[in-house]
Amino acid sequence: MTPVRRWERADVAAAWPVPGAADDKYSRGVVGVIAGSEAYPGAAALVVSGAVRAGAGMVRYVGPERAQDLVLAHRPEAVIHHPVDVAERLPRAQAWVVGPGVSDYPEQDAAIGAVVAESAPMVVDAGALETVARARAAGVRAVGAERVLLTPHAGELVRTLEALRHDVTAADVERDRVGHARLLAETARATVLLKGAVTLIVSPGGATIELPEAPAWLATAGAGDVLAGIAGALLAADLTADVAGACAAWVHARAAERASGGGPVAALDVAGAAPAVVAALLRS
Ligand SMILES: NC(=O)C1=CN([C@@H]2O[C@H](COP(=O)(O)OP(=O)(O)OC[C@H]3O[C@@H](n4cnc5c(N)ncnc54)[C@H](O)[C@@H]3O)[C@@H](O)[C@H]2O)[C@@H](O)CC1
Ligand SMILES: Nc1ncnc2c1ncn2[C@@H]1O[C@H](COP(=O)(O)OP(=O)(O)O)[C@@H](O)[C@H]1O
Repeated sequence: MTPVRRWERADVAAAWPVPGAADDKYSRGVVGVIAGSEAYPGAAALVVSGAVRAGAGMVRYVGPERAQDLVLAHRPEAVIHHPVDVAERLPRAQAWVVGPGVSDYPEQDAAIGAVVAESAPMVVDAGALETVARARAAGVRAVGAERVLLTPHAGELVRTLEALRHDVTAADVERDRVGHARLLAETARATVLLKGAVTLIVSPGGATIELPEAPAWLATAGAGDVLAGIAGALLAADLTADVAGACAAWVHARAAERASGGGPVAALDVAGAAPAVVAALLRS
């Protein structure tokens, strides 16, 4: 059993990237987002909002037109790219977020394939988990485990492990969350962030990081998409996948607390509360 490290406010404050006078939008970190679909356009706006609100220097968005329009309506800062162009020639980004809300769009899948084939750091969620985990398990690993963050919820962890030919059930995962997150990390050679009331981060051969319990109001549709965007901004600012994931989950939970004020919270409001949480963190 590897030791479990609890991730606290001081850990986040020490690692959170702060721009200096010599920085520009590129040096602060460009995040590419391949997310959203005709069926789930909202996921695109939520990921992009998470990345922008967490302080990305620039966010590039890649997806279908319906989702492009929604992204621009919420975040006019985003720079839009067509999936076909991205599959042919990947625009420069220090990190990518791939998978939230993707569905039935081969050109977008090809763009995700182009990211996987490059040595690009990435956050992988939802619809891209199985493909990316399978590719990495088969040896397609241009980038190391310390720069790849897989972010499944418990249901997605079961599905992804099944895709890697591990026979597991939801009950197995519930019984041993750390063990199954580690099984995925070792098989896919990637850092794994397992979402839940208590979020865990496991890197192959490394320690397990445990976050303080998040407010249960955070269990709301789209909250995971916002988390992926925040983690992408941190990965693009050059944090390692475990630290990026841990800091993202900490700020995400505190932003939920702030936006909720003890009551219900909407995912987009979690993204909206992130800047004030970071400002308070850096003051403390
Ligand atoms: N506004 C939007 O456009 C939204 C889009 N979303 C996207 O919708 C797609 C489907 O995602 P879903 O997660 O809803 O559905 P999935 O089909 O990925 O997962 C549903 C299955 O997993 C199980 N499951 C779900 N969450 C679980 C948890 N936390 N613990 C244990 N088991 C769990 C359920 O029992 C069910 O069997 C994804 O691509 C996702 O990114 C969601 O993020 C919601 C918001
Ligand atoms: N009971 C809970 N208490 C606190 N936080 C939770 C709870 N359940 C889920 N969460 C958090 O809510 C978010 C849900 O993400 P996810 O399951 O990916 O939803 P979606 O796909 O709709 O975005 C994650 O950050 C997870 O850690």
